[in-house]
Amino acid sequence: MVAPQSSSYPRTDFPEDLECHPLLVVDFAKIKSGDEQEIDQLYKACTALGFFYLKNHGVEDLTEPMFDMGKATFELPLEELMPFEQGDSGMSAGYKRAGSTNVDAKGNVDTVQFINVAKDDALAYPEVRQRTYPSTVVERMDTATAFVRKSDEVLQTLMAVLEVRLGLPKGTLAELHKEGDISGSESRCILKPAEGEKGFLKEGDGDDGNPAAAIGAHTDFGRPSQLLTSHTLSRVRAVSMLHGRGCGGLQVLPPGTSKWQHIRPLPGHAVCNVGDTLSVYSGNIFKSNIHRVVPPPAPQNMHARWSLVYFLRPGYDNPLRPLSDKSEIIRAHAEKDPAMQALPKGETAGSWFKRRIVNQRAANRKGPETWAASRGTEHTPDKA
Ligand SMILES: O=C(O)CCC(=O)C(=O)O
Ligand SMILES: [Fe+2]
Repeated sequence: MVAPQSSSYPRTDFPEDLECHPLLVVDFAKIKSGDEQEIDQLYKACTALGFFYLKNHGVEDLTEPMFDMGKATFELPLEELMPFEQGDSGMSAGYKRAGSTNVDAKGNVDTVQFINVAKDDALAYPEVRQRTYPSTVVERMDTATAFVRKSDEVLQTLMAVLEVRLGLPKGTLAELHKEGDISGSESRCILKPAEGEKGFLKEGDGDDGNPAAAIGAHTDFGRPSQLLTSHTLSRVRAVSMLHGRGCGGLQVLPPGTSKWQHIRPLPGHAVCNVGDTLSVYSGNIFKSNIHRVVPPPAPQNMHARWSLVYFLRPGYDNPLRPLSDKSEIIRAHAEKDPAMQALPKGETAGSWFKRRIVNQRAANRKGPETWAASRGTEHTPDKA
């Protein structure tokens, strides 16, 4: 008989002996004080896997109130939540019910719920800039506002030191992510309920004999044959920050390998990663690595999995292309980079983002090609 497990968070039962992919640790306090060695470490992480742990970020006290908001929201009856669902036309803000997006070409669906609050709405409240939210969010909008503001500040600070290394004029990245410009920036509280709990969905059968993912692999900018061997670009974000509440299940596919590896949850450390827009702006000097979410390893799989993310994304109207006209370093890199050369012309951060979301929605699926379109691979030169 398995001993009863405590269901308290943060969880401390991630298996110690499980092989995990190591990440560099970046100390935000040192970055803020201009420590060059720490900035080197950050730069190195962004050019290698594009994932790193961030400590001393100052968001620590703002995460549990966000999980409370998520809990209250996910406890609402589905009929109260559905008016606030993302819908199938490309909006990310709002409630995402489990099973509404595809996780693979086969058509398996995700098993997690989201409550996404747009930066635009959180910072302008009570003005509605993108959409309205369930009562559980409205009653706690000050919580969301504080979380969004602080997280945005942290990620903007990271970008401000990184842009110097890229040879960009001061403030270039801030201008692309400025408050007031409508964007896909948002907070996201994620719940994968435990078996038997409200809203639980079981993962389907994956292509490879293993269960399908809970959140599908984000794999852009690589032909399927390339995916296992090269860096590919993932979700449309500049950079994001994840608080795992001690729950495992996040995996990365390290470049040049074909084995998914867990990221170990570390107390007090957020997991940050570069997304595809920052990767594109940098001319692919910064990498945006494929990742996915699977049920956490035992014994954590007996409990609900919680996570909380802040995504910093560029204003919708900004073109999505390397900032070659602003930096010689970026120009030289982008010129030689096949993924940058293959970028579709004329895309904006907004058009790119919406297309990805639309094609990920299960209701919009026509076949495996819809999944491919949601990955961002459809422009690649030799794709049929
Ligand atoms: O829940 C997690 O660990 C990661 C979530 C994620 O990758 C996403 O929402 O884009
Ligand atoms: Fe992600």
